Amino acid sequence: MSVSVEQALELIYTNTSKKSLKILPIEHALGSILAEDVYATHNLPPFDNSAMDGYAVKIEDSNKIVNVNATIFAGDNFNGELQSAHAIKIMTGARIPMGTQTIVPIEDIIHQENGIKLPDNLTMSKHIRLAGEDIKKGEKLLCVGDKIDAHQMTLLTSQGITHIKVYKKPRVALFASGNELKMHFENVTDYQLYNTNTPTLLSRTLELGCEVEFIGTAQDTLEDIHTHIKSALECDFIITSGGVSVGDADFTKEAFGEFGYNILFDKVEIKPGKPTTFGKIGSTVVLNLPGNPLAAALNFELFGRSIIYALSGAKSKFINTINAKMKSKYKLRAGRRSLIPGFFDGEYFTICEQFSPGMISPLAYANAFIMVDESCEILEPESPVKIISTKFSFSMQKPKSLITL
Ligand SMILES: Nc1nc2c(c(=O)[nH]1)N[C@H]1C(S)=C(S)[C@@H](COP(=O)(O)OP(=O)(O)OC[C@H]3O[C@@H](n4cnc5c(N)ncnc54)[C@H](O)[C@@H]3O)O[C@H]1N2
Ligand code: MOO
Repeated sequence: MSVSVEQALELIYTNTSKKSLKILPIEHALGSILAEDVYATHNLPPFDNSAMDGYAVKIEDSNKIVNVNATIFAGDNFNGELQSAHAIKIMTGARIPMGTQTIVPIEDIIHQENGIKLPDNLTMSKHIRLAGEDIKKGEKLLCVGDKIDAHQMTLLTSQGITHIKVYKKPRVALFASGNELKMHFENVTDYQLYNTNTPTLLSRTLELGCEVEFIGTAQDTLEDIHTHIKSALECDFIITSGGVSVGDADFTKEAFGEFGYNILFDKVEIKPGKPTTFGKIGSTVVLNLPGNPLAAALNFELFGRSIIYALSGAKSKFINTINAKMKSKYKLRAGRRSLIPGFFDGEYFTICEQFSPGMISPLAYANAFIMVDESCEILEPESPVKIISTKFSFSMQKPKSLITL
């Protein structure tokens, strides 16, 4: 079944569901996806406090000399009340005393022998941070599907929250197949090469917050691929590379077939990556990427990343693009949707000088790619392109078109 990119993504999202829950101490929750809404249990600030080192005073004392009869530090439990014709010295963050109408910063007063001289232009409630002005008790702080990053940690710790319910991280199993492949810690002879796809996918899936099992490299035999599949089956998501084309040693799909593989698509109208295959064995989703390294890496960014987002429980599970402009003119061969890697500098997108499906050199230079429609024959300088970043990620709650026209 050959499908369009849109159909492939639809099949991925309808057949991939989020995982079960667990409770984590928040120190271990960085990068996890929340499985519960979080409400504020405290006002922030918890009490009215001074935003400046200064003096708590009354408006009626504008332009007067007043006596300073106390000093309050942050953390003090001061219960006195400010009286007219007096000032109380107060430090930033300290709770303001009863009767305070405004705060005068230290640099705005003049020391006199008999007290301090206040400015003549005092206004109500200056430099006072009110209880709850930042966060109100009872307000919803975080939602199911939010990803916990450093600044969500700020919110959680501000409420004294110690444990949260999160979705379990997707467990990914990886292996490649190919008699020509050796691991980077093995010796290669002149008819062999290193397996770069699995280490690439290992790094990328870790970057995307998965727990990853590296199953290794299978020989091009049904028996050895079976052994590797068996070792991978307890994971949520198996990613393979190689052996999905029509060659005499391309056994990947046949090998998965023995385990009741329900193939949902086995060709995509895209270049490179046409033989990309997706399916399920029970509840385990499987993505068979082509062996060609650039084809494998780019198709992982489109389909593999979508699967991981869908498994993760994230609210924003659809890939989003960034609007950029072409740096220079580029001619394409029309006919099939193309994935084209390049470098986005924050404004312009520069296409890699060469990017054949079997190459690896474009990957390290590129930080994004575009998916260009089959009808497009030329991209002019300054023309708009939708880039999909591979070095940082943007995602959204509703799907949208990823195609550059
Ligand atoms: N007659 C046809 N031949 C091919 C077709 C086709 O339609 N008809 N499709 C081509 C396309 S497109 C692709 S992509 C490749 C995909 O083939 P496989 O998925 O079966 O991949 P392999 O044959 O195993 O390997 C292809 C290529 O990539 C190298 N490779 C494989 N795995 C790795 C790895 N883990 N790390 C580094 N390099 C790897 C491998 O050595 C080969 O050079 O088929 C075309 N052929
Ligand atoms: O489309 Mo293949 O996937 O050329 O590399």
